[in-house]
Amino acid sequence: MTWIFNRPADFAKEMVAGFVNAHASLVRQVPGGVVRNTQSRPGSVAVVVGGGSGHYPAFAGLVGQGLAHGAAMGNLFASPSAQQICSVARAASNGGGVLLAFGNYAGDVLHFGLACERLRAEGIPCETIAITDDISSATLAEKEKRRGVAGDLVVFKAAAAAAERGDSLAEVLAVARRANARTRTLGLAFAGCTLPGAERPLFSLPEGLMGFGMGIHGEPGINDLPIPNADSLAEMLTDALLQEIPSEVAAVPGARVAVIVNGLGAVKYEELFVLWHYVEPRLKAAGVTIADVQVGEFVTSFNMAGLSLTLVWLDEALEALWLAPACAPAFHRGSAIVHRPLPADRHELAVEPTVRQGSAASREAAECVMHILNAVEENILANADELGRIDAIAGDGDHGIGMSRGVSAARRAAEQAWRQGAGVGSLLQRAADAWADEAGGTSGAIWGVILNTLGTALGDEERPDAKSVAQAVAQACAGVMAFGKAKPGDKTLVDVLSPFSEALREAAENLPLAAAWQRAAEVAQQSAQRTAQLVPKIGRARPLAERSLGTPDAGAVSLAMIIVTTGDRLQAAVPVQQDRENVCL
Ligand SMILES: Nc1ncnc2c1ncn2[C@@H]1O[C@H](COP(=O)(O)OP(=O)(O)O)[C@@H](O)[C@H]1O
Ligand SMILES: O=C(COP(=O)(O)O)[C@@H](O)CO
Repeated sequence: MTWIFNRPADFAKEMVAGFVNAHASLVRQVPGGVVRNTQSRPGSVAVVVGGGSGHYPAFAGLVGQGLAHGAAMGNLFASPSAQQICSVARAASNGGGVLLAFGNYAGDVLHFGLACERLRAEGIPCETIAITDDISSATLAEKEKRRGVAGDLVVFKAAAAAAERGDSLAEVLAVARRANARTRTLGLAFAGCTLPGAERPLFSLPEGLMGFGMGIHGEPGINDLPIPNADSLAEMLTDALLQEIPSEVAAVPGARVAVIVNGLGAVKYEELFVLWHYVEPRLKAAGVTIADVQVGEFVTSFNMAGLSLTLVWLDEALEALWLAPACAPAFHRGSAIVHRPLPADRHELAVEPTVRQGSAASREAAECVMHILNAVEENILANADELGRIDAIAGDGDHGIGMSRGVSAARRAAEQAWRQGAGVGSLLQRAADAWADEAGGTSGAIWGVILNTLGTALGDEERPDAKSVAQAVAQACAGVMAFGKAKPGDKTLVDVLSPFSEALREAAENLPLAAAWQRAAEVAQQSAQRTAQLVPKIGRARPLAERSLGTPDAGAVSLAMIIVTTGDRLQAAVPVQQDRENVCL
């Protein structure tokens, strides 16, 4: 249950505003997130972190001297968009390049990767690190698939301390990689979190059981086990973590570790102290020297009842960086930091570029696309709860929310572009940027690619017809696969987009657009249903993937809905006397 909110959709925005106001001496709001409100050393590397909201103090509470230079903040449990990340990175940049650091989640990887490319193209040296400390989310052999959880703090802190002492971008990246390689976390949940406005928790556990290995968005764990007493719980967590010693550590006896006992939202500090009381002797018994311990909330899962234990296997350099002073709203260490406020005029807002004018034929098509977007928005909003329900079975349950935010933003941007004289290509590109920017998350990034590619292919001059639209859809499909790396059979929306594209190409050989689209839409619907038989091989639903067997992929279902609605609109627009292909497309 969440008690304090107005409109659920405004929750993240209002939370950031309140947070910045409460910590104005340390942080400042910029479009897309927050940056330090204190001066950093000119020429130094900026460490820009980020991810979805709902994990406080990750990510904004970890911005401040000795810690991150800025945080890009997405909506609840959805990655920020590339546009947000670029905006924060530009504001945080000190001239020494930018390291983008984030947890290894599909949407984050896509958006931060895109942001990195854009920043480099603007002349800002940039690198990325995706943090992978959660040992329950994949085997050691597939460490690069693991999620980032409380270990985020370790990587942020080490990288930022290296930046603070004047390391180059390559050196800061090397420190971040070393910190990531030496950090291991294991978490568990007793009860699910309930996002603002939701009627029930994202997931629940059977009475008396805990989800051992559960992720910070309710991703399935290793096993549901009876809840033991504190001593046994400490044993389960320490034993599991001591079974996976990083290869860099020569021997456990004598090794120095930093420990984080992290509450995930609803577990009390008092309970965490009780757990630590039992963890500490077990680590000592293994011969480990405890160089530092942090007990509290560092990376949470909204109001989920759960906790995690992190071991950081230190070397001399890492220990110095971990123990270096820091002063952020939610993390303090040492007292030797001098604050020099940032001048008030440091950040200026970007000016919106003017829209390219379309030919008369392209404007007609643009108008038709606007009608389609209106109908699609209506349909997605009406089905948002159902999409969320499907996504919650093996994902994080936010697909309906993300799609609603994205499609509404796209529709608004398209209307504005239309009023400014856009052709169909520019209108779709504006809609693409708005969708990716507002929705964030994996599907936001993917829909940004789909609409952007369609827009580029259709352009602002020609009247689209069946063949050119089929070609544009094929390009969008190739673009999505190149960008997101999903293949047919991985249980994503590619399992609809690819057969739909193929069917449209075939039908467009001898049918006008509306009829060809309708025929291919049937294939899309069947393909979406068929994803129920697949197990996810990519993204958040991958661990314990069998749970999603029997349920279709949420992104595949929403794509099929959009395709069907588009087909209906195209059909409705066909004149009775078909003397030309179609009135609008
Ligand atoms: N690599 C990928 N390529 C294409 N589509 C993907 C990929 N990963 C996930 N998806 C699609 O995104 C959908 C999830 O979107 P959404 O719930 O909005 O994002 P998130 O998982 O970031 O919360 C999935 O159902 C799947 O169809
Ligand atoms: O939810 C988050 C990112 O998830 P995506 O599925 O990648 O959008 C975020 O909370 C963690 O950064």
